[in-house]
Amino acid sequence: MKVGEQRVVTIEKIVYGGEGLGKLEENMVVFVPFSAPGDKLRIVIQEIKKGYLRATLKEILEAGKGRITPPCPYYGLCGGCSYQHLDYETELSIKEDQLKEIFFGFLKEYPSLVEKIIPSPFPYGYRNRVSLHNRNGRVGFYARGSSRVIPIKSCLIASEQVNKLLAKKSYGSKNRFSGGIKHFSIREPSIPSTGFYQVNRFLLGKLKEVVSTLIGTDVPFIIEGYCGAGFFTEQLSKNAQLIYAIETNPKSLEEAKKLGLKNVFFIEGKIEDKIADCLLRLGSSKAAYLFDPPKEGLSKALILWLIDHPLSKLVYVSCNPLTLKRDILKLEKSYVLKKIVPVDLFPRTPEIESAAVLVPR
Ligand SMILES: C[S@@+](CC[C@H](N)C(=O)[O-])C[C@H]1O[C@@H](n2cnc3c(N)ncnc32)[C@H](O)[C@@H]1O
Repeated sequence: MKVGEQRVVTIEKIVYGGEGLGKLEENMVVFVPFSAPGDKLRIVIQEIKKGYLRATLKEILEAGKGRITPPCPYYGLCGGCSYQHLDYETELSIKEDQLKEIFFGFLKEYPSLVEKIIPSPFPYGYRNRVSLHNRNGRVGFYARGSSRVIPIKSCLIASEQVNKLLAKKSYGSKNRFSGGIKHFSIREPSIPSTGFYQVNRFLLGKLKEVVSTLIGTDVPFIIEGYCGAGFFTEQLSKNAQLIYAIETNPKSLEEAKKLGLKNVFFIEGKIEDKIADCLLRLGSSKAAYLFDPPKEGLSKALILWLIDHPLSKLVYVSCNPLTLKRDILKLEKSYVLKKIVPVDLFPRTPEIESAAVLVPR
């Protein structure tokens, strides 16, 4: 087999990350971007790795399930979206299947562990912020698989408001960005101007509702790590007696404090450094942990601490099912995984958001 060689392959499934998986006659696995389940494709081998190949799509011989014409002119060039060539129903079932595959080992005991994915009411126009890059006055998104910048006029997954601002920023003030690479974000005025904020404007309420239902009404105390600008805290404070909410970003905490929540202590610092003191001050195990870490997941130190100090519930919100699984496998020493609720916060992209519920063993 050589790079540049053409082959015909049938795509068995779409794996986490968005690429199709097929097998060649010699039982060699090949990954093909922009494919659909069941596609019969002519492909061109691009990379030969140990145990698998990467290829590009040359010709669709038989179209698989859910194929449509991608609406965005930048699709395939821009690194953001991976599923615009599929209808939304197919994307949702692919994402649900990917989660089931990642958590396969748990399904024997709990076949219904992964709940039905909660869809976005609209798969386009949902992003309330976008991150842009500038390289010598070329302003846009990173190209697929590289840090080359693709200048863009508008983004189909961004809201109308963001696109209006984008048009002004990227093409109206080119000189502001001349020089080396710079990164900046364009945000709707309704969300904080810095720090993390959930991106899907259609699912903000639903996501809060999901997490607050998972926490339940029977735990009076909550220790919330990675609270950001208090997105979940505000909702949870309606039922809880007392919440300790911990966050490293002072700007996000400034926003959180503006919410004026009387039963919440917002604490600046790393969860790893603050959690022991919070638990001591609570003095009760009738409490829940809520964590919503960045995609890297929980630190080893925090996991070790949680294993030794279980509370009546642990809800873990994650935008990366691989680190979620990695952390749950370690937490299993003291906890049992009960449920995973996927929420499609990032339609058309390969990202999957989900919330997992664990209880003490
Ligand atoms: C995925 S965001 C979640 C924010 C918030 N829960 C929300 O829904 O808007 C993760 C947050 O964790 C914060 N963070 C990162 N590492 C942290 C740590 N070790 N301890 C506390 N907060 C941390 C980041 O600043 C960021 O605001």
